Amino acid sequence: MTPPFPTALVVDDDEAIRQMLAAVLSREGFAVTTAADGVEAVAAFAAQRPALVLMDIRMPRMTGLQALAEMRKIDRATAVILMTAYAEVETAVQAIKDGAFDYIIKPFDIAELLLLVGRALQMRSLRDDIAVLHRELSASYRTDRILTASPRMAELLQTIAKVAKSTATVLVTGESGTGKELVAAAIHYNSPRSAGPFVKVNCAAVPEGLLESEFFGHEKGAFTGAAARRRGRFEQAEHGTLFLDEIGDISASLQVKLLRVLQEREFERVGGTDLVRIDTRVIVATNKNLEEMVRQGQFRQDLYFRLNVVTLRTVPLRERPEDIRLLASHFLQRFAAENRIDVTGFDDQAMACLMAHGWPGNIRELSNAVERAVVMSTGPLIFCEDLPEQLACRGDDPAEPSLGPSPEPDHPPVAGGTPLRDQVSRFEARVVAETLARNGGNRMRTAQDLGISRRSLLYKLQEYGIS
Ligand SMILES: Nc1ncnc2c1ncn2[C@@H]1O[C@H](COP(=O)(O)OP(=O)(O)OP(=O)(O)O)[C@@H](O)[C@H]1O
Repeated sequence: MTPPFPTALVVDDDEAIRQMLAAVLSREGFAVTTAADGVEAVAAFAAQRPALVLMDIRMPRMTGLQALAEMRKIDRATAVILMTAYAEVETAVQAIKDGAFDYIIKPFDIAELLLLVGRALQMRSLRDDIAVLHRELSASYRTDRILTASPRMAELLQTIAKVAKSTATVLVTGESGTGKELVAAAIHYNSPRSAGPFVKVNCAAVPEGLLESEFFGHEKGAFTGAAARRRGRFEQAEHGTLFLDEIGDISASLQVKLLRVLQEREFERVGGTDLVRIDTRVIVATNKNLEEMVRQGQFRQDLYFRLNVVTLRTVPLRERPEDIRLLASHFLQRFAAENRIDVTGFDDQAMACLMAHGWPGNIRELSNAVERAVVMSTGPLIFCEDLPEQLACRGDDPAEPSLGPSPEPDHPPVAGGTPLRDQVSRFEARVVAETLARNGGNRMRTAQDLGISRRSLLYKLQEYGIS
């Protein structure tokens, strides 16, 4: 944030100009320091870290351009305005490319200078805000923010930490709402690129005809409506990470172009011939079975191999029942605080309902269900009737809860491609949770009903996170 008395450094070898500019900026509320050449300027800059530098280009010992380069090594956030004679405009333009905020041609009028100074400080303040937001965002994507009690997800977190250090392309697969974007962001924010941008494109949300320009940008006049050159997402993610969600939805021709960028790290903007080189890490995600798509000829095999360097699989919520309780409690606290509603927990029957549901929409569905329940609740506990209708127990006789949204109430839906062990665990968690709820939380009676020892029941309750 800009301090109340911003500091400015005025650099010019002409003493009269130095004094005049110092007087003008002091009147505007700046604390001003002056320097007579580039060497003095860099020393003053390092000592004071001013918010603004106003600097002549042509000076003895060290030019304004050389001083600018040194200053950028110390602090890139400072707004530097260069002053130049008309003949040096080309040099000034180069200076902007090298990181100066703008230039002003001598002789200039004070009102014009102050306008530029105002804009420069505004830009600096925006940059500060962005830096704060970026820090907050990276904190929220640390791997320890991916809440889980599941051993399979814990393994995934360990892999994220390893993969983050490399620059390898990563393919994240998993059902919708299982946290693929969270995984991609965690890789970025734990990687050496974390200070760079994390840019996301949902390939299924952009009309097919526009996706190429979205990826690679376009030159002015490339197509009707292309009024100016536009940088694409690959360029925007320079020195950072580009996350391409729903990669299974891109056309055959874009698959070829993507393969080329991944291999050669260069491309042309739409309608252009200049080669653009990039240093961007790519993470892609899909909820489709790419291997199957390759077999069916819908996805290029060479691209699949290129993307499949490291594959991370997120686990559906129904295969990690221990996470249902953990995440439900987390969302409850979050939404209660956000909505300032005094809700503290779930009634046992409501929790049994949550445990028994199949969660086809995974964590997103759970988060929505809990948000709704928090808003609907009337007391400190959430009851079945606060939960969305598709959760089986809602409106049912509490003595006879149904077994979920399956059309055949005696069986949980059978998930294709899911290991038998996981399906059996899921069904077991459901049976245990519902029997416990039916017995009003009495463990002895629940154990008797289930025909197992109390000790086995306790073990299972712990295993599945049922209280
Ligand atoms: N382990 C977790 N801990 C906390 N929140 C989570 C967790 N996993 C997912 N979420 C939250 O669930 C929601 C869905 O996650 P996300 O968008 O990453 O899923 P996705 O797999 O990318 O979904 P889609 O395929 O539909 O894009 C987000 O709000 C995310 O913050």
